[in-house]
Amino acid sequence: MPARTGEQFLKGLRGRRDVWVDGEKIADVVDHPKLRGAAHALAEVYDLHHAEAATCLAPDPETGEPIPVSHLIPHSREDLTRRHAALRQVAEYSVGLMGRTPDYMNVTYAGFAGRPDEWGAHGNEAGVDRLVAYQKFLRRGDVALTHTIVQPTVDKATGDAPSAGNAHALRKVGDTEHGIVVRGARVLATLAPFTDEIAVYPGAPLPPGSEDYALSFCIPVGTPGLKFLCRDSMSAPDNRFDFPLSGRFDEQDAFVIFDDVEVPRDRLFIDRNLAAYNTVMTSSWQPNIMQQTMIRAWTKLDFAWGLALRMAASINAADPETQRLIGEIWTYAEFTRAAIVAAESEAREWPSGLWTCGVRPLHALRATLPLWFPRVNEILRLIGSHNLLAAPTAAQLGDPDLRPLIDRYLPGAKGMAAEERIRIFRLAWDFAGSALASRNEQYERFYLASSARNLARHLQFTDRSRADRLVQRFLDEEYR
Ligand SMILES: Cc1cc2nc3c(=O)[nH]c(=O)nc-3n(C[C@H](O)[C@H](O)[C@H](O)COP(=O)(O)OP(=O)(O)OC[C@H]3O[C@@H](n4cnc5c(N)ncnc54)[C@H](O)[C@@H]3O)c2cc1C
Repeated sequence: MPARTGEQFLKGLRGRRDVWVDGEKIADVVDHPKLRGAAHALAEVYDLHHAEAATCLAPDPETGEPIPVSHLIPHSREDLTRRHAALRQVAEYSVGLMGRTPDYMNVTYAGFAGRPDEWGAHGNEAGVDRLVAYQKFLRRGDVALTHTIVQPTVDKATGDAPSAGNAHALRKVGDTEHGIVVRGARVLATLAPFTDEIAVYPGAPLPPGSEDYALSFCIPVGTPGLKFLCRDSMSAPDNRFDFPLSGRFDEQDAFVIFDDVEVPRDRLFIDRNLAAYNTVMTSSWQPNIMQQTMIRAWTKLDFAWGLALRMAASINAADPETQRLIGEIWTYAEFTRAAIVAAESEAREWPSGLWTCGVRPLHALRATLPLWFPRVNEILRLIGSHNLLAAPTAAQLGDPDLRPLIDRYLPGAKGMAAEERIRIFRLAWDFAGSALASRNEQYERFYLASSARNLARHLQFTDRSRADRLVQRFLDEEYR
């Protein structure tokens, strides 16, 4: 099957699934008022692939059918360049607000299937064969995946990884004729209501004795026993004037409970294999997936910079402090762009023939962006000041009595019409101040682990030899 259309994607969402939002079990995720905005936005992402086929689609290596470029396993630097263009096209659709458009998981599984040497090590030959077959299924069906890799936090003193006896974390509890049974919970499946399948793969490494937790698999979201408890909806009514972003880009996040769920054997990629579990995420996953995440982040930062410029222009805020604040956002966007360029120019081949970006600049971004994004929101709110809240709604503008008064009292500087000024500030509030903006800030702080954690483990992803040599010279100098 070639790349799906938006209509085909929405049809796939109409099947059975146990999804709760705001205390309500949702029967139809496509048309429910709290979900329909994002469902239809994602359908537009699928249609975008066809509208921009030259950038977003490429022939499947085996069937020749056009499939999304994000499903392809990169085998050269040129493949990464082509993937960059496709990822950028998708990121621009939601100006980077949807972090987990399906390309995120397409890239992840292309990266996994591109490393059979790693997934098949430690006696996991059967697991890797199933994984490679699954990735073919994924790309040929253009299936949308959510994922959950983090164990629930109950007591931080016990560490990140569950050890034997942990009754909260997802684990294997039995074998069946056709597969295994799993029980427990995981956080936090973004996009869950809008996907066809859920992926479970390793997060933090596991200690000896925790084999039951060493699992990786993919199953349909409608599998009996799977329950998705979504966070409070931050989706606003679909009114492009009042809520240009939160009316359609609330991608949702769900706490996932596996209440004795059967996983068929052909969907099981790691089954109680601790060594495999602790290996597969340690090398090429990071630079592979971070090409997607950082192109998205760069897009969002460029958008924020553009918003800041428009806000300042609309009230003619030409003072040095405002210009300095806008320049600060620009530096974040430019550093992000430069790190992507550096990572792509340092691209490398792995033993299996998979190509990824270089990891070092991307890991530095991963550790720093969680600090930059909250600052960007702060800057937008500083520049916007009260103007962010003096921005009437479409209904107020449509009121024949109010409209002339709004036009008279709320124009922008240098002849800007009130309507244009209002649209700019409503857009900025939706980006930096709305309920969805608050969720998005939380996303940026944590979606690739906290800044604190990433800074602390920077030595895993770099080469300290030059830094050591520069210091050693002084320690070795003769003195008297
Ligand atoms: C909006 C959102 C969407 C998400 N989507 C997904 C998803 O789709 N799939 C998925 O699998 N996961 C998802 N996650 C979960 C995400 O992966 C985790 O939130 C992330 O790994 C951080 O988890 P943590 O609580 O362990 O953070 P920590 O790293 O523990 O950070 C929490 C705080 O603890 C402190 N801290 C820092 N380092 C340490 C340390 N070494 N030990 C203890 N405390 C420390 C810091 O002050 C930090 O702010 C999402 C999270 C959010 C917020």
